[in-house]
Amino acid sequence: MRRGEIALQEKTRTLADLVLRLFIHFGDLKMPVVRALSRVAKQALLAPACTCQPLAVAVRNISFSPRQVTSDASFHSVSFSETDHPKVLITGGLGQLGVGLAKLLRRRFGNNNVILSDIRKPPSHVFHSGPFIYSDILDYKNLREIVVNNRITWLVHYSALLSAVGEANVPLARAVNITGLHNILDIAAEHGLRLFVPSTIGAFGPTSPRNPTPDLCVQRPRTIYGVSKVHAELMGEYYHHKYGLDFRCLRYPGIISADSQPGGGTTDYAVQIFHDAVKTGKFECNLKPDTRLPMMYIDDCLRATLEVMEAPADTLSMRTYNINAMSFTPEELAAEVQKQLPDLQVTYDIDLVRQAIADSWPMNFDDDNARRDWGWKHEYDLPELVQTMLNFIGSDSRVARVN
Ligand SMILES: NC(=O)C1=CN([C@@H]2O[C@H](COP(=O)(O)OP(=O)(O)OC[C@H]3O[C@@H](n4cnc5c(N)ncnc54)[C@H](O)[C@@H]3O)[C@@H](O)[C@H]2O)C=CC1
Ligand SMILES: CC(=O)[C@H](N)C(=O)O
Repeated sequence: MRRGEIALQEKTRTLADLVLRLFIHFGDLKMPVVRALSRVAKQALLAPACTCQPLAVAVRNISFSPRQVTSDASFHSVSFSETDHPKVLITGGLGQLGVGLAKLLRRRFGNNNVILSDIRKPPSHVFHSGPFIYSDILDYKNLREIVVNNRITWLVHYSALLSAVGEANVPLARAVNITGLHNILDIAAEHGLRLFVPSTIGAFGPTSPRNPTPDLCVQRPRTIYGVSKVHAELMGEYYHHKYGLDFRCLRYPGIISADSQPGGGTTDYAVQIFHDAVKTGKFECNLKPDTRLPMMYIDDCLRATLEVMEAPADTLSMRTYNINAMSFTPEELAAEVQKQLPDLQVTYDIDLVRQAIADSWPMNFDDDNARRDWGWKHEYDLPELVQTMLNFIGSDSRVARVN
């Protein structure tokens, strides 16, 4: 299929889907706006690929309020008081963070109240530990079906392409991180969900203040990942103000975890060093030794996510917060690891793409607002992080050797 035809097909699907949504919510085609839309959709379906311009104009001109639609739709009105606990859906749940978050939320809300989803096949321990469902965030109808059938009240949107893989595949990153987010926002607004979307230190760029980086400042990132995350922050806040969407967003630092692998970011080296140190005693770093970036241990990150989701709305003076724990360079991390494993040898082979990204990101994060508004407090600094990672990976590899 040619590019123009694919674009037309996508636009047609978007419009047809919008018509369907209005159709469902208003019951029939008596309303003039729905009738007009249905006519445009029919024309678009019949028109050749090169005449897609009027369709794009029609979609942009629609005045559409997901919030109003929701309040009119009685069959969607899942009230929080019907159950003691939220019913949570996590998208992109098989990445570095989702499985850990599901574990934390299931401990708090009950196993069956937290559904993990992804487009990948879950490993058997994940599949057997609680509800798992296939969900492609680019498939709006599938998402809506999952939310409705499972009476979802909280949505944690983790699907994304991270900074390095995003630069390697910009069209896919744009689709997943931007088009996918639009689906999520519409679903969340229409069904009155509380929505968490993580942002990142990568939402800042070379013209932002880097040491420290406050919540509100210039944001001109130079990666598709960063651009998509600024877009997510702004769209979420816009939906909050315009439609009352309960949007909550934390800008995570680079996250370090022992039992899950990072998905192709710039901060991945800070996870890999522990595995290589334990397994081979050698580590080749792809960032320069003095590259300083904000980092956080996964337990702090997941706890922050739960805490901001549970925070009473009136404590949130903002909807997007920086959160911080520690900040270090590869040589400082290596030195801390060498206190436990003195024989570790570290060499440097710089990845130019990752280095350029890291050089444009914050060195230190200012998270005073999160600490003041909802009591954010990290527990892991560099020494505790290193000790915990080595204990975990060390014991894991000892178990592997015994078996
Ligand atoms: N891990 C980190 O250091 C940081 C992560 N974040 C954010 O936290 C979130 C989760 O991060 P990770 O778990 O590290 O990401 P990850 O890259 O490890 O996992 C992302 C998941 O999204 C899934 N996915 C891709 N396309 C999809 C689609 N069309 N539909 C549904 N799922 C799809 C992938 O299969 C993957 O399992 C992301 O939004 C990321 O931007 C933010 C800052 C730091
Ligand atoms: C900091 C992030 O958002 C992520 N780990 C990446 O490096 O892309």
